[in-house]
Amino acid sequence: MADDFNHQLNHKLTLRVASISLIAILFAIIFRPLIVSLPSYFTWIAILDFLLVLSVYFIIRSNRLPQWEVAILLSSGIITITPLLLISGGVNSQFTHILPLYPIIAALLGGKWESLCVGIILVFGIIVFSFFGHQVADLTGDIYIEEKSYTRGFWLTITLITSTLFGRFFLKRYNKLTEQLKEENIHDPLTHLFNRRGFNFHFNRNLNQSLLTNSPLSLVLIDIDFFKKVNDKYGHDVGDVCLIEVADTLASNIRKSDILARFGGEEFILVLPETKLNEAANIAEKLRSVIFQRTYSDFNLPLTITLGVANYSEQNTSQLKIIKTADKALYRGKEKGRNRVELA
Ligand SMILES: Nc1nc2c(ncn2[C@@H]2O[C@H](COP(=O)(O)OP(=O)(O)OP(=O)(O)O)[C@@H](O)[C@H]2O)c(=O)[nH]1
Repeated sequence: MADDFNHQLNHKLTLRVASISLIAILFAIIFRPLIVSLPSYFTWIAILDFLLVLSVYFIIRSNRLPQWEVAILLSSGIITITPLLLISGGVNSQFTHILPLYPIIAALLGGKWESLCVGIILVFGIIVFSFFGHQVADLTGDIYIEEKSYTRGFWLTITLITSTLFGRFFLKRYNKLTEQLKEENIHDPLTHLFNRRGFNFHFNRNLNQSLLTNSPLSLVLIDIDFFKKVNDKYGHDVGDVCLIEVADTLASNIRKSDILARFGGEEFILVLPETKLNEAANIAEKLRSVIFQRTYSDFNLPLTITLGVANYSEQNTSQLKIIKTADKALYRGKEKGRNRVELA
């Protein structure tokens, strides 16, 4: 899930940066003549740059080269800026102001290695340009003295190194934040079990695996009995503590490969991969028993659960069907007096 999510996010970001670059170049082509008068070949270079970024945009949009799209975008960024620097004073050019953004964008879209590569390429370019800066006229026709080009080159190098380091720092924070958001997105804040979203993803993945390998898979729906009475008598906060303790008890009595989630208010759902219906019934019975054997919250409240068990079979091949079958079994369990396991 994380990989898929990361790819989607990166793809969207890369496409966004490509489209922003396109708009920026288009603006430069249209409005630049109104602001400054430059040689006509500047427009031709800008048009070529626009066509290059346009093709990069469509390559990224097609999603045909997912592993290469960041590298393609970053290379096109360097390729588009180089002729502009060459005709506008090299290291003394106004365009050098954009350069410190490159390692940060590279860190955001790619990662620390991409940022480092871009940083090294740019620093190398700046060193080379520094030696020629005084020989090239800038956009206003100024020729720079050697010393000024070296000073500019020196400070640009420092800025680029700083922005590369900043990119790495920024990336760490960004990764931490996205990781946190992803975790929050798929977990229930009260019990810290998977929420429905997290459950759906993992259930689907396990179900597909079972369909492919024809291996067994069972599902248990778990509902706390008469939970409303706990809330009504002791308050919602005590109810919350009970929910947390029930969740912890369930979680500590299952295998690592099993998927336990909070399905709704006082309802939990458990997926048991590689488990036949009769084995799932035994596990459900064990869970019923451990929940029954202890007490909950500071009030030492006794709680029981009712469990409905179903499995993946020829009739039950979809996620929805298996859950519905388990739900019917659970309902039967409630009707028969609760604190019991019912099989589909
Ligand atoms: N404290 C607390 N209570 C919750 C939460 N989510 C749902 N509930 C409560 O769970 C109770 C569920 O009540 P019912 O659906 O009537 O079920 P029950 O009382 O457990 O009865 P049976 O399921 O028929 O045995 C309601 O009182 C809800 O308010 C929660 O996050 N915290």
